[in-house]
Amino acid sequence: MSEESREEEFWAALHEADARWRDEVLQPLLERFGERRERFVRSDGEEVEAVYGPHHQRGQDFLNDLGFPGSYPFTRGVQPTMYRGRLWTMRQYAGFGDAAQSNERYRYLLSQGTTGLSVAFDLPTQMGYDSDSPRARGEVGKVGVAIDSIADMEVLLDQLPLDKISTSMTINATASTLLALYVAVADARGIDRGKLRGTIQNDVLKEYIARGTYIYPPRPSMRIITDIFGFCQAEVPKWNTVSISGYHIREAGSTAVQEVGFTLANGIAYVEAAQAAGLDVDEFAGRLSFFFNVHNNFIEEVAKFRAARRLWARIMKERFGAKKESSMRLRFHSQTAGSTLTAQQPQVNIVRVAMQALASVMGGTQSLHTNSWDEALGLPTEASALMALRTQQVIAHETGVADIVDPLAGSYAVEALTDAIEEGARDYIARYDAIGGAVQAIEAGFPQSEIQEAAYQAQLAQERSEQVIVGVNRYKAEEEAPVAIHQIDPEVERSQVARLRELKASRAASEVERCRAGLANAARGGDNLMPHIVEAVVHKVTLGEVADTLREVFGEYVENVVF
Ligand SMILES: C[C@H](C(=O)O)C(=O)SCCNC(=O)CCNC(=O)[C@H](O)C(C)(C)COP(=O)(O)OP(=O)(O)OC[C@H]1O[C@@H](n2cnc3c(N)ncnc32)[C@H](O)[C@@H]1OP(=O)(O)O
Repeated sequence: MSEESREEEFWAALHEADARWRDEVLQPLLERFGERRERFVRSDGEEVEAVYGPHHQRGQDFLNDLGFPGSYPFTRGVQPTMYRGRLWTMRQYAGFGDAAQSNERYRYLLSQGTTGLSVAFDLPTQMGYDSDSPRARGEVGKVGVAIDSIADMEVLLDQLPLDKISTSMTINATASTLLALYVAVADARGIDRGKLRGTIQNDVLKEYIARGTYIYPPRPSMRIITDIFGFCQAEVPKWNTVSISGYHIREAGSTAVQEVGFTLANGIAYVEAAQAAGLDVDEFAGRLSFFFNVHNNFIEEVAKFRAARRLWARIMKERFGAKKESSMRLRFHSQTAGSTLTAQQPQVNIVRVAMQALASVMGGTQSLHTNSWDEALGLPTEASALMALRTQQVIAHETGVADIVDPLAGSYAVEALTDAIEEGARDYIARYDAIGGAVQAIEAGFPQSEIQEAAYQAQLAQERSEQVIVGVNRYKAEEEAPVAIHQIDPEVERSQVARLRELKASRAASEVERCRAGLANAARGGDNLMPHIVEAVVHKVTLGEVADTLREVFGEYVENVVF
């Protein structure tokens, strides 16, 4: 018998056995007991099957679809050894109050075993306002640290080994200024720019879709981003120039498929913009990075990460003609889903976070933030932040999951969902292409309305208790024990403003004016903005002043509200 007919025989026997099992075993049982629910679904409402088998994988081409870890299409991970070589970076997002308070928290986290830094900025810093702006009132140091000038940045980074540790900064519209400040502090300390490692979020497209801290319209924003790509390529080559983020898209209520589809579509827009600005894909793509949510549905989430990796590798190779493997590797940070944390029985969140974190590790994350259990109530306390970190350490050192690369590969269910998510995300990218790309799709409100619809369906499922949330719509507590919440001292704002006024009074006004005029000229013309911003911050031009200078040239974006 030929090889081919032997294989045909195998599949025929399998289908027959499957049909027999359904008729003779499954169906009689379903008639007697039924199932717990009428439909079992993924986050997009598509049904999942009860049992997956090899027939779901028929047609899968092991080498082209899975391959080996560290090799194209990277479904199985971006490193050949993954966590056997190096554990993921334990990178806890933190920042509050002023630079000194945040610096103390970073040093505490490092002393407890975090392996990367992650800075949260307050809203005025994110929106390009100094702490003394009327627009900043009541917000200084609230959701992150207040950074106005190089003086704050020096304090924020005090005693942190910038040549050894990597630092992520969650900053978008003002990313160029925060990167400039980081570089300026390193320069002043005599640290070679080539040794600086870190990431700026710098993903303004998702700000228009889901997160909201944009300043300028999309086109000048894209120009700032490509200027950063060019600057980093030449000056700070180990810096990850963007963290293309699905996290907030998911938090806004998207499905897993939309999270991958919209995020990768935004990634395509950055690559296109950089190519249009004359950059070579193989020179900048290796420093693009991603950021995903990790939600409750364990199997779906593991599959999501694998699908995202494979799809991005294919896009980079097939669509953009990338040649270097490093250009095709989707490296990502992940964070457990803030939206799944409950204010009711909040300690149950420790369990949710652990499960989500496990899914992200089994999905091959490069860097991970685990949420603190009290985050539905306020910013984490030192104790809750420590519990979150310990959760990662237990996964890393006690569970054994870090010892086998891509440990769920070959699970029929995981492979089937990986295929399905890749296909669904590919469809969304095709819809973006039909509209004309990410900027046009966002301007037309396409992702926004898709996400709204998904969020509405998810909310209905919760309200109808089709989706059980422990402690919220089932297993409610009669009484809740009070929880001590981390409070921000209102004195922070007063002292921050006082320090800023002192700095402004101490500067050479003529230098400030010269730097601002140079920056405005560069913005009107085609010069890369970054060297101008670095020069400005060194001369104590503040973050708000840099943003105002650019606002005058670029204007401000007004949201297209979609219903
Ligand atoms: C919700 C909230 C809000 O809205 O405000 C937020 O946004 S919070 C958002 C917070 N965001 C973040 O924290 C983003 C964090 N992102 C990142 O850290 C990055 O972008 C990242 C995802 C690429 C991870 O970078 P990383 O430095 O931590 O980790 P990497 O995987 O790059 O590893 C560091 C170096 O070790 C190498 N390396 C790693 N593993 C191995 C291995 N097994 N064998 C050999 N080498 C290895 C890598 O190649 C790299 O070197 P080489 O570089 O030389 O290749």
